Amino acid sequence: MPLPAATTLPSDVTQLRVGLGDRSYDIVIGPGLLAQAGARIAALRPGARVGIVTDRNVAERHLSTVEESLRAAGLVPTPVIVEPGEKSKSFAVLEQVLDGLLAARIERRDLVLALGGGVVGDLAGFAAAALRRGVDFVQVPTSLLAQVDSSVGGKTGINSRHGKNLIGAFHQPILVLADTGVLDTLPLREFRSGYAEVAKYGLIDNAPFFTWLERKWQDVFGGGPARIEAIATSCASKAAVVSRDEKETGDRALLNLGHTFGHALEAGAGFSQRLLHGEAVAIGMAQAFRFSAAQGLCAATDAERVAAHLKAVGLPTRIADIPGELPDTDGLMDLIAQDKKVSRGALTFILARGIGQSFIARDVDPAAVRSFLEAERAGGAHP
Ligand SMILES: NC(=O)c1ccc[n+]([C@@H]2O[C@H](COP(=O)([O-])OP(=O)(O)OC[C@H]3O[C@@H](n4cnc5c(N)ncnc54)[C@H](O)[C@@H]3O)[C@@H](O)[C@H]2O)c1
Ligand SMILES: O=C(O)C(=O)C[C@@H](O)[C@H](O)[C@H](O)COP(=O)(O)O
Ligand SMILES: [Zn+2]
Repeated sequence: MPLPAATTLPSDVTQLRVGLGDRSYDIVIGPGLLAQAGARIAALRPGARVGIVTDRNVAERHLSTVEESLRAAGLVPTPVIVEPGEKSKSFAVLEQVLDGLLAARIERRDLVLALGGGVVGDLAGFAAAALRRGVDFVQVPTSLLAQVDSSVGGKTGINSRHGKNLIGAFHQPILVLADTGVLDTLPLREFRSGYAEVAKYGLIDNAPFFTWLERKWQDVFGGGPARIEAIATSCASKAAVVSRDEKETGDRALLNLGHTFGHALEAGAGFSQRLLHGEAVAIGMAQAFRFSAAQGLCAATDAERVAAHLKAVGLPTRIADIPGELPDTDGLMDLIAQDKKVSRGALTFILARGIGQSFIARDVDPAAVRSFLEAERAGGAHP
């Protein structure tokens, strides 16, 4: 796919643009950006009040840098702090966030700033979409996952007991500031989880990137230029897809590789710490490739290569890798039936003809999915 040209600015900062007409915005990637947040945001909304939505972990480590930077630039910050974890993508916490933003008198010309991982980004973005029928928001992603995926593209929302991300809105940010320095405080398990979404871009349509990751993943985990390159390549891929299909009427669904199985497993595990989003996506991607191989669409060796790389970095690749109880196969099929790509009951999966050759498969036979899941749970006759 044609990727947006990346501009490398002085001091290791890379800038990309998400082209969406009058809702276009920049993604700025590099170290030290939290301290520049005030100046960069004041250039867009001088004097604004800024409701900073963040979680407790991120607040402890990074909130004061952002607040100081905003104040120094003449902005007026008010923090709204939620508990960390997927359970915060709920109606109860959404209400708490909206209350906090209203109490801070965030008006239509003010801003919401999401400071955190994908949970905070999805929650704060949805709150911004709903507050006074829509206020602008800035994404300041602090997890690898949020820097390579969730901060870009405007999907916002919360979970339901019926499934993952079932309530939400498309609401694009006006700016994304990805400070790569903050990843130094991210726990390894969370870094790995975000890495699954990095590998996803290679598996979708960029085989050379996947091969590069197979060689360089330790450098990506170690920090430095390889990490920034992986983040910039991921953001360029996502920006290109979002620019041509903002609301997922076509190609954008490719970004859902691994998510049909993955979301069902996440919901099945109760949106708990037992299974992080990226871990679910890693299992889901390995399954999408194994299912593709079982259907004769892709070589079994490609499915093996995908699983081998995910395992090498320490990610799970099988249902058996999830600790604790899960729903039975019918329960998982019920969760899959709630996937947002389902149309009039017909299942859509992202399948693959090979590494970097993913495609949207509509009207996938539920019986084939069911027997695949049964085999997977039994240990699997698949590669
Ligand atoms: N909107 C989208 O397009 C999109 C894309 C991918 C994923 N998502 C969503 O993103 C969520 C997962 O995001 P996530 O993996 O970032 O999870 P998360 O937001 O729960 O963050 C992971 C954990 O790391 C902590 N953390 C974050 N940054 C830190 C830092 N710099 N230092 C120390 N701790 C830090 C958080 O407090 C949390 O405990 C899921 O809900 C998923 O559905 C959305
Ligand atoms: O941005 C997208 O489009 C994606 O599908 C990215 C995914 O990584 C992300 O998890 C997204 O939230 C899933 O979308 P959903 O529509 O299936 O909820
Ligand atoms: Zn995802």
